[in-house]
Amino acid sequence: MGFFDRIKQGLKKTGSLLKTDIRDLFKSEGRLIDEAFLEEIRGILFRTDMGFDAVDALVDEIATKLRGRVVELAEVVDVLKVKLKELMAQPESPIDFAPTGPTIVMVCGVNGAGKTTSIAKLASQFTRSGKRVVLGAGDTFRAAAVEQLTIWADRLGASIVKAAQGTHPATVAYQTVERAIAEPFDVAVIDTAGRLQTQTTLMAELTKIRQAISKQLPDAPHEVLLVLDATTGQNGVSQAQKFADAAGCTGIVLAKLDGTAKGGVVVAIRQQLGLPVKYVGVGEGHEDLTPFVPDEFVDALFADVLQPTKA
Ligand SMILES: Nc1nc2c(ncn2[C@@H]2O[C@H](COP(=O)(O)OP(=O)(O)OP(=O)(O)O)[C@@H](O)[C@H]2O)c(=O)[nH]1
Repeated sequence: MGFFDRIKQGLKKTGSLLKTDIRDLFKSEGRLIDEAFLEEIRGILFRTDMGFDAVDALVDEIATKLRGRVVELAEVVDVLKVKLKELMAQPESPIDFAPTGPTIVMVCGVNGAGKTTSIAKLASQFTRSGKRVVLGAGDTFRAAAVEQLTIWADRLGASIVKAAQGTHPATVAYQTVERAIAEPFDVAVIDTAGRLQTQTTLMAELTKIRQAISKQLPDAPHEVLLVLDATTGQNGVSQAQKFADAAGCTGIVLAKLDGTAKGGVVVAIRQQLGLPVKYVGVGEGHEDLTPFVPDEFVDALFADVLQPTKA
């Protein structure tokens, strides 16, 4: 399955909500775009978890382009798609690789978001593209996380740097970068323990891990990826804000998109935080990670709206 089909599958519930509700606004051939219409479409868009800012921008665009006219469904969908693509625009390459030397990727997120699985998936992508990868088992809090990462490293042919339980995670990060430079490796992906955005001390620890990495390599980390669980919807936005402040996140890996109807949260994150969604997780296997392509996401979101429901 390509990105479009995977994302369409992942957005099945969100897409079907849009389809049913937007089609309901067009019972007859055309519809006058008046205040009542704008309020109705606002409500529908809002239910997809896109957030206020994106919904406002979309409704304003419909008002500017179509207010006072009688239009068909396809015209409204076109305006929505063009504006949404504009709101979601982001650089094409998901990872900002270092021009020389190893690229250091730090990964953070709340407990159970899908960090370890996402690291395995990233390592799998990197090794498949011929890169030499070292993993940093920086979750020194949970022994099982180190074991899980070791199994993945063995399976994927990546190396791993680990330390005794309780070692400061900044030490592991420092040693991983040291090893990446010495060998040399092309990419180092450094895990961190799960933490809640409200745990101030643990959030400050992320800053220390970052500093330990920069001490070895001043330009690093090149990427700080926040893994968000897509099923948490709008809660992800406030999480992302706190992690972005503490760890200087450069992008999002949205895990578990295959299991939710809250796919609109991707829009809210982009719109409210300016952070690009770099990858989406669409399953539990190590190949179930795909770079995020905003235009295809938007096309997939509205793919079924113009298709009449089969009797
Ligand atoms: N369906 C689906 N499941 C996923 C995806 N990503 C992760 N999971 C599952 O989510 C669960 C938690 O994933 P982990 O990778 O262990 O999460 P974590 O963030 O490392 O957890 P902690 O180390 O406890 O903080 C596991 O059962 C994964 O298989 C995904 O994209 N889709």
